[in-house]
Amino acid sequence: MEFKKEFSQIIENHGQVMNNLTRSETIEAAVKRKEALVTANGCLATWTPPESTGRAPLDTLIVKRPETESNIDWDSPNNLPVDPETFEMLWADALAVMKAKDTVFVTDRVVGADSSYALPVQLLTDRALTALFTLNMFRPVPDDIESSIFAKKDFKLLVLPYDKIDISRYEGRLRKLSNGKTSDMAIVMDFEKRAGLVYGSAYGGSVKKLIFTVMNYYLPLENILPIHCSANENDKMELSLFLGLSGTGKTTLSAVANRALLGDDEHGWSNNGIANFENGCYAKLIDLNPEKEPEIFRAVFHKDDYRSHGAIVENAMMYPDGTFDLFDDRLTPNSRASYPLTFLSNIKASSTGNHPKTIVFLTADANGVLPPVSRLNPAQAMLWFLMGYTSKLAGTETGIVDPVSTFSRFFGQPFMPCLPHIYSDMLGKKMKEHNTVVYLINTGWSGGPYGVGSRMDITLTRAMVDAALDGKLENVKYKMDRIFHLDVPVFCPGIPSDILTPENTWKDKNAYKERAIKLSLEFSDYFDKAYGNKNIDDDVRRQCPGK
Ligand SMILES: Nc1ncnc2c1ncn2[C@@H]1O[C@H](COP(=O)(O)OP(=O)(O)O)[C@@H](O)[C@H]1O
Ligand SMILES: C=C(OP(=O)(O)O)C(=O)O
Ligand SMILES: [Mn+2]
Repeated sequence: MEFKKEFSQIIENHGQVMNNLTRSETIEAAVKRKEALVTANGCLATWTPPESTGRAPLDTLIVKRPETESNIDWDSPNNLPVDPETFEMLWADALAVMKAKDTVFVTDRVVGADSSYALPVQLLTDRALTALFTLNMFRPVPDDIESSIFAKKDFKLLVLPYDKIDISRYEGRLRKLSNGKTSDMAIVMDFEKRAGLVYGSAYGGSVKKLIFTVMNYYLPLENILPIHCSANENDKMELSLFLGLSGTGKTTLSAVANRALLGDDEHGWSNNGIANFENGCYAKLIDLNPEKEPEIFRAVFHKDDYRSHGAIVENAMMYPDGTFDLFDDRLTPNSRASYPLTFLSNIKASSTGNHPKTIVFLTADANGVLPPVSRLNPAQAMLWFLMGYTSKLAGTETGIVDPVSTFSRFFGQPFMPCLPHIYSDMLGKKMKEHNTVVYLINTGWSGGPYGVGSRMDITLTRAMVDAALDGKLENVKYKMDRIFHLDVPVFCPGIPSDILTPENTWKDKNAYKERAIKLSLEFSDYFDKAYGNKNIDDDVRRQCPGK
């Protein structure tokens, strides 16, 4: 099947193609077609069905083909294969559905702020709101796109957020649900054919994470390291990366007035330095407090004419007068807003910058036992990068209700399809080459686990981040956390010293010790399971808690 040809034929032959409308035309189309409501401040509100309020990892599939399969780690539970024939059927079905729509929307954007590796992405969808999402999240095609290694290798993206797969034809081909039925949703990537399909998921994150995963497959083959991180820089152009799995604080902690933001989720590290992939941010709205997160609040809720606003609010509670209650989680704890970077007060317009001076690994430990800040030497950094520990919080993936401890390598395993050594070798080499300093910051629980203690206050976390980035933790005294093999500062400006040591914050010291040892053994078991036979250097292995 000629995937691209059939896709292009619809664009050429459909009677009603909205081809690259302007941003305000796209906003007006979304409102006119009742895909979204205009809110009191002018942004757009939409609500998706319950199966579409987060990502759907079990329905996210990679087409297994001889040309690409040897680069992919099929041992990873996140890399779920689908056969080429099934994908052909899905693509053909989706195109047939698209053909029958009264109107279709096309956007031509790129992903990647460094033109030398910007990936052109052409979207075809039946939804104006999906088109708007790509205007917010993907970048305009730059004038020098011809210089990109991907200039002639564009990616086609077909998105039908609200249609469902005709499951009668896919029994045995797609996932069986617990009720015995076949899943009617699929998010599929074909790296070889350079085609992606979102069929039946209306979560904006499905679109952006699909494209992120595609970049994470192509870039290492070009010797560029893709990273699941946010990035910002100070006025000396000293750049910091914030790596972390969903909910750990990439978006929150990087959007600050005193550092210019390059991007909030996905960056490439090439010989040129760091470049954001995207054009916008996708921020969580639950409990968003305008005092603690003023930048994000203003970006979404500033007042403007709706035709020039275009921030998209997904699944937040809105009252009939068009105002929101962001503390109401009845719909989902994963309410989101998508907005262009330019809505923030301090951004780096080019979205590109130097090699990172500092890297912060973020974890949200719901056990409440990891120190809130610690410094990692190169072997420790490699170990924590491989382990990618955090607690998955409710919402971002369907099915997560209470926090679950999880190890997700490179703080983004679901989006890193290649064999793991490809990413870890590159990071180790680049960190050494550029003398990058690494800190681990726990944005999770203190004073006890989830349910007993409380989440670290954002203001305190911000003070720890500032201290780390400003070099104020370089010359203080450290002590060793023997359970987790971490160097913990005994002093940090702006922070009461007793919270730097988790044990001090727990009333029941035995309970602390028990929980900490239990988690360290989970680290050790997971290391053996995932990396036992993977020839990891002994000095990295020794840094694993529980070893
Ligand atoms: N100490 C803290 N540091 C960072 N975020 C926190 C903290 N306490 C609570 N939060 C909340 O946790 C969430 C972090 O999510 P976000 O920044 O979107 O993470 P990511 O971008 O890594 O998925 C936000 O909703 C934020 O308000
Ligand atoms: C959009 C997502 O990213 P993050 O939570 O890292 O912002 C997601 O994981 O669905
Ligand atoms: Mn984020």
